[in-house]
Amino acid sequence: MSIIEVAGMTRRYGSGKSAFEAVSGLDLSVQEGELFGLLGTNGAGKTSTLEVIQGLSTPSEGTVSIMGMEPIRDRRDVRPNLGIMLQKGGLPSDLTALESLEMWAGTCSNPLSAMDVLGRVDLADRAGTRVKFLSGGEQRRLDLACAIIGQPRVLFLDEPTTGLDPESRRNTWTLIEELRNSGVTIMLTTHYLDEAERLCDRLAIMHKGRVVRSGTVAEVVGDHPASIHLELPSVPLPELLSARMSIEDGKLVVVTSELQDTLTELLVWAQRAGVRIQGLDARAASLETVFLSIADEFDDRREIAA
Ligand SMILES: Nc1ncnc2c1ncn2[C@@H]1O[C@H](COP(=O)(O)OP(=O)(O)OP(=O)(O)O)[C@@H](O)[C@H]1O
Repeated sequence: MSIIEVAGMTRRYGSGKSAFEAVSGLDLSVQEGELFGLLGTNGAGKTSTLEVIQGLSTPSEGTVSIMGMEPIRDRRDVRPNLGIMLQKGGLPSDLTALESLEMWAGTCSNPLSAMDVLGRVDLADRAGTRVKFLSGGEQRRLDLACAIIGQPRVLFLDEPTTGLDPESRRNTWTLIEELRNSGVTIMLTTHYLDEAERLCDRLAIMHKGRVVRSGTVAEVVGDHPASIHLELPSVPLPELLSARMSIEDGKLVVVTSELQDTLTELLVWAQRAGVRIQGLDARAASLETVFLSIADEFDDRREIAA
């Protein structure tokens, strides 16, 4: 069952000749209990999309439904079910971590114990520290604590692990997975592709306001060719079946949709020709290679005049 449904959603900023379309005709659906990732280049429109779904801004065109309701019209019924972690938290800097969280809990209808939640984000020992003295990563974890203390049915996490050290990132991933396993629907934006690969049930990659790839990680990566890099051999390479060759930065790059076959052909040729291949690096596609190829593929821009 879809818990979030976005159809033909456009988000424009400004008006007239200076109008800027940050999101263009977006269609998206998130299933209940799913962890859905929204990825994309800087300025792709991820935060703008989340803001419309959360009811923080109005779509210029199209419709958005969350839990079967309209985020702005039905705000009173929608809001208590949402947990929102924005890119930048706005907690009063003079309160302690515990006071901030308790204050936040006071706005929720069914909050968990603030001390328990501080424990879940590994901040129990910082409970008495003023927010302004918390490190950047600790403040990020306090923002996460605020987002989850109300036991939300739908949780929005906008770059939740930015600025966290590797151990804190992993602990946060475990917490996010626990929340998902307990049935919370999670929408996450991130620039860390390893984070998306580890966490997301499904994801959409946005570029310049549009979704350009979507599906499970395996589906998104599956359509993408693999690549083999090697030093230019002393003898010219023969044509390889189902492969394209080019020279990049003085290295030979073979792009293929049949990695195993092409690699076998290459190695058999090298052995027969008595060629020693240097610097061989064969890689199946990853989310990173897909991501990096997107800017090359979709380089149009939309300046609009209303
Ligand atoms: N209030 C605003 N007025 C004008 N333009 C805006 C406004 N908010 C966002 N934009 C523009 O809309 C585009 C999309 O911004 P958005 O913050 O949604 O991108 P994003 O994908 O979240 O980016 P990032 O990964 O950098 O956080 C950007 O080009 C941004 O400059």
